[in-house]
Amino acid sequence: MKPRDRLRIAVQKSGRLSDASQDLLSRCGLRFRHSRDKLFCFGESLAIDLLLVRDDDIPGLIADGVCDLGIVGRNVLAEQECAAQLRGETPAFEELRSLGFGRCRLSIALPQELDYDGASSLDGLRIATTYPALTTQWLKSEGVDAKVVVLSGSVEIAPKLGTADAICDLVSTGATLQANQLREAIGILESEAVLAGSTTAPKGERGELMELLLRRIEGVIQVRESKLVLLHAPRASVDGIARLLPNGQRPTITSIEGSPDEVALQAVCHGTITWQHLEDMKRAGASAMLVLPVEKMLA
Ligand SMILES: Nc1ncnc2c1ncn2[C@@H]1O[C@H](COP(=O)(O)OP(=O)(O)OP(=O)(O)O)[C@@H](O)[C@H]1O
Ligand SMILES: O=P(O)(O)OC[C@H]1O[C@H](OP(=O)(O)OP(=O)(O)O)[C@H](O)[C@@H]1O
Ligand SMILES: [Mg+2]
Repeated sequence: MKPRDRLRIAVQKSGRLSDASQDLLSRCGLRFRHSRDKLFCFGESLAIDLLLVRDDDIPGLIADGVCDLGIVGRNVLAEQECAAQLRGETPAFEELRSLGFGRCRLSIALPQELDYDGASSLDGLRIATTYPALTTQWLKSEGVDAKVVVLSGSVEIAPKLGTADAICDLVSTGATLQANQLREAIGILESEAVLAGSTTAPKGERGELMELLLRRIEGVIQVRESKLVLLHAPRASVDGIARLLPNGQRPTITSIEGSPDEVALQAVCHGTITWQHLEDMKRAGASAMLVLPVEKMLA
């Protein structure tokens, strides 16, 4: 293969992860010229090009050196990693960091009329899945003797069709399981979109570009999870209220003109601030609470 000096990142062409993946790259300042076939997009703002592909192809493209990075569900990456291990091979790709979207889990589900009382309830059953390696590995780790039936899609219908007794598939809201009279028995993998890369990081110019992109992704995720909290509080309650802020920096306290016993508090917090947090702070004496999104951050 011809050596490249431009970095290449693969994302899902169309599907559940497409919009959020492209949105993340755009927040990192990446702009692409979309070609007519839209499978290869030339990077205009940096020497980073975009490949639009089926998500299942991403680990292989990284392993083959066709691209350097990819955004893919952990479920896909883990399945292909596990399949490689079952073949006695060492995968040439790895998860570099989680990205906080596309959250779901890989779970075993049973028809509602079947009882689940621990993994041994699955002994002797046929389990339909598009994740044969992860399912096989989990069954083995639990000492369960069940048959894995490999399907390419529409797994939830298999018990009704009589081709399997149970399934192992992705679950998010649980609506698909419910619509097919199935009940989630046990989760075997927590998943979300992840940034994947080669186990041998690129060197030289491409290596520098990769570090720059990783730094920007880090920044975008940090900002996305950060909120500026503003509130008023009696001077005596400040310590108690500050302790209720999730992962907050030390707050900035300023006095309020004409109210000697009250102060204004300002803090950047990382993580979700729920209504419960606000209600707890109100009980601790806070008032005039505001939670604002942060747009950019530089320490
Ligand atoms: N119900 C869900 N809720 C949240 N995330 C999900 C859900 N289902 C799947 N995902 C995540 O989104 C990824 C892509 O899902 P999608 O259904 O678009 O894949 P696909 O049909 O295999 O697409 P492709 O055509 O690219 O092969 C999954 O691998 C998983 O990580
Ligand atoms: O728990 P839920 O919120 O119902 O989500 C679970 C469903 O979502 C995914 O399918 P998707 O809708 O992406 O269709 P696909 O199987 O055709 O990719 C997954 O394969 C499940 O079928
Ligand atoms: Mg796919």
